[in-house]
Amino acid sequence: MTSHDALLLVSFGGPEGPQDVMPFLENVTRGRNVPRARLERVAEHYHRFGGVSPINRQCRELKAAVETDLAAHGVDLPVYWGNRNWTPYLTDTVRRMAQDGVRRAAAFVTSAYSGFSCCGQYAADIDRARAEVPGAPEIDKLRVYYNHPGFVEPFVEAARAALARIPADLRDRARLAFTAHSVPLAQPGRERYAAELADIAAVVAAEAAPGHEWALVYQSRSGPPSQPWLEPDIGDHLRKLHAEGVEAVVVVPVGFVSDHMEVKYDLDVEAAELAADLGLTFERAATPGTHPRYVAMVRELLLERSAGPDAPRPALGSLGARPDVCPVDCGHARP
Ligand SMILES: CC1=C(CCC(=O)O)c2cc3nc(cc4[nH]c(cc5[nH]c(cc1n2)c(C)c5CCC(=O)O)c(CCC(=O)O)c4C)C(CCC(=O)O)=C3C
Ligand SMILES: [Fe+2]
Repeated sequence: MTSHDALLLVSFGGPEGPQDVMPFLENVTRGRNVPRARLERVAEHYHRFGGVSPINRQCRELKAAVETDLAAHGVDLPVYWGNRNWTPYLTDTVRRMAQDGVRRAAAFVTSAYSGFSCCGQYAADIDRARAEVPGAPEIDKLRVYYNHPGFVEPFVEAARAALARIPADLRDRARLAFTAHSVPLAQPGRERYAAELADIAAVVAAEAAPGHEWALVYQSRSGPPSQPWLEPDIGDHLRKLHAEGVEAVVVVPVGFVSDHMEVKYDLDVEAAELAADLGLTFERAATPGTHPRYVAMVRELLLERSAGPDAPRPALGSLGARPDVCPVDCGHARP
């Protein structure tokens, strides 16, 4: 039924207790020139939540939901999970897959866009893990899915729901702010990343909030101040909206697949507090998480890959479906 004998979820990883926080942050930023002061500040975000990132629970829930969905559709495949920055580490998972006799796995990465941080770096992680494990299975990374209906439709629903939570007297004039993780301007693939974000934000805005003004902004910037990153920042954007007399904003974190720390702290705490200080009514739309449409997309991408190059490749927006193996503008080139 499929040309693969396992599905591998590949994610970022996150600390599971206070003692994990600093080693995790060191893993994330090794060789990246992120100032120590920034790490200490981010460590505080995690400590505020008991040193536990929400991301691992979200991965376990996604894995369970995908297993249930596959079984319900008669797709009999084991599902594995490995991370870049924390246990279960990808290399350990690939070793276990080899021991279990897996020969050719499909990899679903919990990051939807093109560009180095979202795609190329995960592809490199997979290559490195395979290189470290004798007898490692072949691993096909499933295509970039930011414009797949299974990713976009949950955002449309969530943006609509968030807009409906804005008090009726402010709702018609509410603005939408789509957010994504900023990346350095020097990062390979960042133009494509920004173009994909803008393309799909337009689709969600038109479907969920026709007639409302919207903007694409960035969040969670790190790196030294001297280094240029994608802008504008959500904080500056909220101040600008307030200065223009806007009274309500719906934030749609279209750059993220689940409510992990960037959403729970940088939006739900930091941006929400700023909005409150400004007197700006603020609602944040949910991310796909384990939305059934998103979970079904994982299966659809797997079966699409098995069906070969002539299978239909659903894609919304104007940029078309991404190829299975990304071209160089994604920040990684593979044979
Ligand atoms: C584009 C992008 C995504 C979206 C795609 C995807 O989802 O993968 C993303 C996701 C995430 N980023 C995360 C956490 C962190 N990112 C950091 C640092 C960085 N992110 C970057 C980019 C991105 N990051 C970049 C260019 C850096 C600078 C260092 C470097 O060049 O690599 C740092 C270091 C401290 C700081 O400076 O913030 C942390 C702790 C978590 C886990 C959250 C949790 O624990 O719940 C997740 C899902
Ligand atoms: Fe990040």
